[in-house]
Amino acid sequence: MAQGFFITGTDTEIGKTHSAVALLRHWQAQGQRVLAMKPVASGCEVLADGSWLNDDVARLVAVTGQQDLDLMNPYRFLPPVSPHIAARQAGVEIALDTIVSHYQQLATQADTVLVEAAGGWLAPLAEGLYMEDMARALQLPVILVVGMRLGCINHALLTVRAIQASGLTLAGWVANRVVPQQLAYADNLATLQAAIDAPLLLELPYAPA
Ligand SMILES: Nc1ncnc2c1ncn2[C@@H]1O[C@H](COP(=O)(O)OP(=O)(O)OP(=O)(O)O)[C@@H](O)[C@H]1O
Ligand SMILES: C[C@H](N)[C@H](N)CCCCCC(=O)O
Ligand SMILES: [Mg+2]
Repeated sequence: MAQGFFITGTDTEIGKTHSAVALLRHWQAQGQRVLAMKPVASGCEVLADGSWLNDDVARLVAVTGQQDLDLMNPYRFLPPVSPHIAARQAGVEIALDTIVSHYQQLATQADTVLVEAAGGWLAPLAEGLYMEDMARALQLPVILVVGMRLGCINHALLTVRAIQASGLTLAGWVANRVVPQQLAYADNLATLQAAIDAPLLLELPYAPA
């Protein structure tokens, strides 16, 4: 079975997919077979053949070469809204056991499987069901992406406490520079390193597409 990680972030749109791509490429460069999973994606483009494609899924499979998009992305919704709203509007119930079973299939095919959440740690999947519950169902160590900007210390430490409270292991964190200039960046980084009891895995520069 593969080693797996669950990648979460201090918010939506702070570089979970950007960091996931960097981590997957890093592991590939070490000779590992890597696969990705985006169990729940809201916000899709309608392709010419009528199928729906989420941009995160496209970016992840561009690295891993995965063909079976239904296996890696069992739940997808058109509107870019919170998954619990998108699922309710579509009349779909997100089932954690389906996600776990898809993950287990992927885990037989790779050395490392990286699972990307949608939004942050407590983004809802349904009423009373959160990304946290998905991570707990998968029982995976967590990688936290910190979108480095003013306010990230509070968001990062709240998320670290929530991960610890869930009983899961924080495997490490990524410092992803989402703004061109963060005043006192080095001091912010040092503050986070001192306060987070897990290794800084990667520092990613501001690199607009
Ligand atoms: N280091 C960076 N430098 C410049 N732009 C970045 C950086 N990281 C992320 N971005 C940009 O910010 C946007 C959001 O990044 P990304 O899609 O990786 O976020 P996310 O946390 O995965 O969001 P979601 O919750 O929707 O999955 C993208 O347009 C991406 O190109
Ligand atoms: C559409 C967006 N890019 C993400 N896929 C979903 C973000 C959910 C955030 C929910 C919330 O915390 O308010
Ligand atoms: Mg993403």
